[in-house]
Amino acid sequence: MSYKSGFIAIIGRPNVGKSTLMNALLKEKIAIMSDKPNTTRNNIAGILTQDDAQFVFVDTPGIHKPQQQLGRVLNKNAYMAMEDCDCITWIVDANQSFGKGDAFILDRLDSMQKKIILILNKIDLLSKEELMNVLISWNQKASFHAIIPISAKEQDNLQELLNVIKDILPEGTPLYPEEMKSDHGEDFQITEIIREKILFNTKEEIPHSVAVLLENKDNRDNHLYLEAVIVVDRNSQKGILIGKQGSMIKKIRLSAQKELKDKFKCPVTLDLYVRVEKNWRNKDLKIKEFGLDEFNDD
Ligand SMILES: Nc1nc2c(ncn2[C@@H]2O[C@H](COP(=O)(O)OP(=O)(O)OP(=O)(O)O)[C@@H](O)[C@H]2O)c(=O)[nH]1
Repeated sequence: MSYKSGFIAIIGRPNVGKSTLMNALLKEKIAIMSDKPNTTRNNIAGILTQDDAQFVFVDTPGIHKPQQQLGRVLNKNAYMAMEDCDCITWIVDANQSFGKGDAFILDRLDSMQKKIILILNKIDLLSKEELMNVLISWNQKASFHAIIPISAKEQDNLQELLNVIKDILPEGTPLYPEEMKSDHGEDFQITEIIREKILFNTKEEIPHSVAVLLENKDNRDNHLYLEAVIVVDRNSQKGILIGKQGSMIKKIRLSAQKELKDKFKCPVTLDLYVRVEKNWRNKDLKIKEFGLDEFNDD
């Protein structure tokens, strides 16, 4: 049997479950998840190696109509990932009807000569009959290479999805070492865990305006000491993040610290600071400094 390997872009509107799917496929937490749109900012490659194939998944920031410079960079990252890959998986929420956002993506996909697999996610929330109607309706929208209904959360039908992807991938050797699961380093994973705890604990006004920078990392006698700065763009957000008598920042710090301790299997001391950088989302230099511009080449 020949070996297959290649890049698979996971695209879709915000909040459809792209990160949940990737984490389920890789059986490990690679991308952070939350119920707030646009959690994913970087193109995270998750790597799944099997006996006869290697799948390199590129998770893309949710595609949406850009409103600010950061939004435009996020969209661009998603398009670059689509152009460079061997196969595109477009994931939609099977519970939502076809909308303007989908038409926007479909239009973009039409111009690319790529095989597209449509993934209907969250089918755990649908009856068999409802699912059948959704399948029929999507089938009429475009000629997809395949339409695969799944539940990323319940890990339902994921093997079938992998089989269909494998069929499309070109023959070749592994692209990354077998034991590698992500091309992102430890520092990135640390800041993502902290960002996840911020998103989880705060309300609507925080998510889009937060960046986390790791300022210090020191391992002494198998004890990890970490210092990170949370950057927001308004004083009011700093207040929310710190909370009454520091209660919010403490909550974020302790939950991140616990997860980091489990991840690195050693004691961890995490210090967090909050800094205000007015309007950073509209400044190219800042977006670069915070590592959100990977594929922004203009
Ligand atoms: N019921 C159900 N919920 C799901 C499923 N997959 C994802 N979710 C939920 O949908 C929400 C969004 O999931 P994410 O994986 O963060 O979505 P995303 O597409 O990566 O979001 P962005 O990073 O904003 O682009 C979370 O609350 C998930 O738990 C599923 O199969 N069934």
